[in-house]
Amino acid sequence: MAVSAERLPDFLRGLPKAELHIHIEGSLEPELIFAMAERNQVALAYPDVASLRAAYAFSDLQSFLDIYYAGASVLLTEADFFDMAWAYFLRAKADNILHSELFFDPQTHTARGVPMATVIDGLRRACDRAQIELGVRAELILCFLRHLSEEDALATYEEARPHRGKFIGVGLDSSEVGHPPEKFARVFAQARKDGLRAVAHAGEEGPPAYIWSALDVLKAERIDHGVQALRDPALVKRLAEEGVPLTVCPLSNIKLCVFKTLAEHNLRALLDAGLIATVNSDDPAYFGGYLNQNFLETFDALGLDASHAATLARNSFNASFASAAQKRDDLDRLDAYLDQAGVR
Ligand SMILES: Nc1ncnc2[nH]cnc12
Ligand SMILES: [Zn+2]
Repeated sequence: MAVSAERLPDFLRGLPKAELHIHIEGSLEPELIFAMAERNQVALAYPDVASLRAAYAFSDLQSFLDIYYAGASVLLTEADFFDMAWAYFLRAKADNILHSELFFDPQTHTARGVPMATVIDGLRRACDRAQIELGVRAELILCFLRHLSEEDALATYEEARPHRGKFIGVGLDSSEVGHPPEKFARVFAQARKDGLRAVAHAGEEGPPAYIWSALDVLKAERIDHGVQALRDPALVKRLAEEGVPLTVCPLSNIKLCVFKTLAEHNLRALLDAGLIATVNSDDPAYFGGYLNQNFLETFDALGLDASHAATLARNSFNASFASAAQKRDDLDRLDAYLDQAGVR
């Protein structure tokens, strides 16, 4: 291996990569929350940035979601959605992300009276500008909130449908346990019929059975998180045989107490089991770091090396919804980087 332990952090920082699991509302930094609250005259439950940040101590997924939805309440105008996404793209560029697929939660906003067009157009404008000005390719994936009803999801999808040229797929997020994927069978079937791609959060806190139904009922092409899969050998066999990618989020899993420490995280075990794992940031403003921070801390804690990094980066491009030509470009850039570092 041509990359020494001392050089590994710089190698990871410069590695070309894709990010496939980032909730754009989870990139809203406390400073931006306060700036938007002031310009939109929205009252916050915390007096200042420091006290808000101090509240970011979570015991599980739900304890995070409560504060995350409160933070999103400052988003009202198209400019707010643009500014939020643009701030993320500047970070993405700094982390050498070539391709990014952003989750967004329209129901969090339309329930407060924000028009669907405001949400989607603000985000899409930032995606288009990121491509032109930063060279970061970006796509949107509309997520349904699984703690709400399927009727609500169906109505949301109907509202978003006229905009469907502006997003490439649908996903499923929010409170997992008690809200299995099959609850959303009809809305996913409709979206797939319309030519949209399908992904779903499954096996973050919830059981392997939710991963099975995300695949069988929703026809999810990637599983978001999926770290509970290792509890079910038959599921691991299927994921490996079918090459279903998992978008793993190590720092998120620690902050939400899925694993006690990063040293106990199962990323290495997922790779060793032959699964197509990728590394992602999930909600970086809340979980202590953007994509490179996830790579750096996880590699350090698990003793991973440059060959693991090459695999994870390659997985991220192969698992993306980029076109075949775009994937070839991305993989060529990765290969050039690896050649230069003497890793191939
Ligand atoms: N980690 C996560 N799991 C489920 N829903 C989410 N929404 C934002 N982050 C999430
Ligand atoms: Zn997520």
